[in-house]
Amino acid sequence: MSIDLNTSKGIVPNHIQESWKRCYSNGLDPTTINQDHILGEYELTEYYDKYEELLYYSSSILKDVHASIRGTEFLLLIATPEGYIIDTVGEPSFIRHADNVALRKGANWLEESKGTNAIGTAIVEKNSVLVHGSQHFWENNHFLTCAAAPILDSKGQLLGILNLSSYQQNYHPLTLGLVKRTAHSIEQALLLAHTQKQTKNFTKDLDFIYNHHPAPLITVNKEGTITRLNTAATRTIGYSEQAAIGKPISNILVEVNPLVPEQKFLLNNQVFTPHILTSDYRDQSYMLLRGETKQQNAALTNRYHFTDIISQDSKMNEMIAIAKKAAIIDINLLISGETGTGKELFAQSIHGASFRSNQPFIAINCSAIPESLLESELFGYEKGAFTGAKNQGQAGKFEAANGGTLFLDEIGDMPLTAQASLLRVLQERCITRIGGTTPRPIDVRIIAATHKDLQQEVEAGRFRADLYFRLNGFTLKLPPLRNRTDLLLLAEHILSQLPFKKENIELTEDAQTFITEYEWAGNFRQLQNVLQQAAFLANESRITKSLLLSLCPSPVKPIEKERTKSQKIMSLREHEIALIQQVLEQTNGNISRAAKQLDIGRNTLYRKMKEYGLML
Ligand SMILES: Nc1ncnc2c1ncn2[C@@H]1O[C@H](COP(=O)(O)OP(=O)(O)OP(=O)(O)O)[C@@H](O)[C@H]1O
Repeated sequence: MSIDLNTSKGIVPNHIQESWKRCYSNGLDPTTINQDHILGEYELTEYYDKYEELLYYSSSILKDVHASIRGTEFLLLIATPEGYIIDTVGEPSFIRHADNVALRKGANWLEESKGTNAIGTAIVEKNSVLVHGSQHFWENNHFLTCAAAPILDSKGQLLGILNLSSYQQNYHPLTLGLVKRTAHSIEQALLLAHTQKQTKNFTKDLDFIYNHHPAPLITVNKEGTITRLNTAATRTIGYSEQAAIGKPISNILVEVNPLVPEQKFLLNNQVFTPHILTSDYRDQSYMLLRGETKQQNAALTNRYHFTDIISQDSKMNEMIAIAKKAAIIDINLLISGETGTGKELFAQSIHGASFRSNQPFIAINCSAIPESLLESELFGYEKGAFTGAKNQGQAGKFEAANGGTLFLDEIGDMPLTAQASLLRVLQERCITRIGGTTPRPIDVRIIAATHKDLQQEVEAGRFRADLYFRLNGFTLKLPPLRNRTDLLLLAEHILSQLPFKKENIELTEDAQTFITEYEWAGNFRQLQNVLQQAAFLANESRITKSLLLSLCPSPVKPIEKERTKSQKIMSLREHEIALIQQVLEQTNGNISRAAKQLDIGRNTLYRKMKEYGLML
């Protein structure tokens, strides 16, 4: 039998006639059945992952519909926009029959595979369709009556198809309406979940901004009671969150009358002005305490800014981007990297971009100070605290850095006793000088740096885990010079900034190759020293490889090349393991981002991680 395309329009709906035409033009024949393409278990799992949300929110709705039409012979199913059936629910007697024509999970029902049918035609039309009996292109499917409706996502894009199939003699005029309503319910459930997720994320973002906003923020209700305050406010007013919440604002800021705008008051030697930002529908007022800034001694402030960091290396650029974001949030930071990779350069740049930029930047190298003196250096001492102490006592680095940033270099070398004192200061936000009893409030941002692997130090018991977590608000890992891809840019930069005058200095081609292949153990400083000396010694302003070789302590290690030669060929499995490890590292163990980058589902990634023993 063939299909009569000229059937009167009144009997065969337009979209069915159009579909038949498409089938013929695709070279399909109503009597010759194509081999069905059924997805295997593994491929099907990929689709489950991809449409996880659709499956999750549609399954309970499908079960409800199933319960209400139980006893009738039907099959309800969900198909993907690619035409694959990924979920079914229905009556077992009909399911067995439907199975004969591959109306089951994993089968593809695009028009190209199965001719005119409700799923495939609804995908083309992006509209609900009824395909009844002989309207199906293939004779084998004539026993069916099917109604399908698209399920759209929150942006109006096709997310899936809901289809209800039964024996054609069970046709009921209300079926299409039921399918449309059910598809609509699924869309509503998805939309609701989406909105809830967005609201949750938005609230989380607001919470984060409120808590980490560098300016002191206090929320007060209409009775004048503090309902919330951020970290900067706790530091400014010298009350913990617990102590302040529930208290009348007038108890804490005694001189402040919330009704008098812009009234100045003095706290910890600094002048503040309360500034009502807004009041919301619950009559909560959001108050900002604006501090008046004092002009600082230029020598105490930082010398470097982000514009001083030279980089065209992707890892380094990633670190710069993170550092810029971290700069505007007032949390502690940990910078790790070998010596000379730019840890202090970063710390100063972060300080310079933070709201503390016109306050002091104080650096202290924890490994350069004898253990017995470190605590007095950090916290200061009162007169007569120890033999040799100055008569009038002395402020420590914390006091010197008050309001600004304290850079604790080589924190990994800090002795355990000093670590305990530091932790106490970070928790209590006040210091007591050695030999003294008066606690002094301190408002300092800590940027710590280390060339050691602090996590390993924690495991080895040489570094306190609680201090590690306190310091580790954000971590920046700076790459060593030998791993950087922009060595020639750095070399050019160094040659353009020579401390003496040298015209048209240039690197020969073999000198350039040398620079990119040499293992620069001393990082930027070593490259700088070698190039400055070479520029000074160079004949006719040409820096050659042999000149560089004579200035470098050890011979070139053409690491990459030798490694490539001796590299054993990796198996596909080893490649996969290495790739997953690399992506997990890049995404800091974020499964969703890693899966997206690898272009696989999250469940698949979990499965592989489990299989390869890569669980985090
Ligand atoms: N990407 C870069 N761009 C410009 N200058 C750099 C860069 N990286 C490092 N430097 C320079 O290298 C020198 C060493 O940097 P810095 O002192 O910040 O390193 P560090 O990691 O703190 O070293 P250490 O551990 O020895 O204290 C500084 O003069 C700094 O300006």
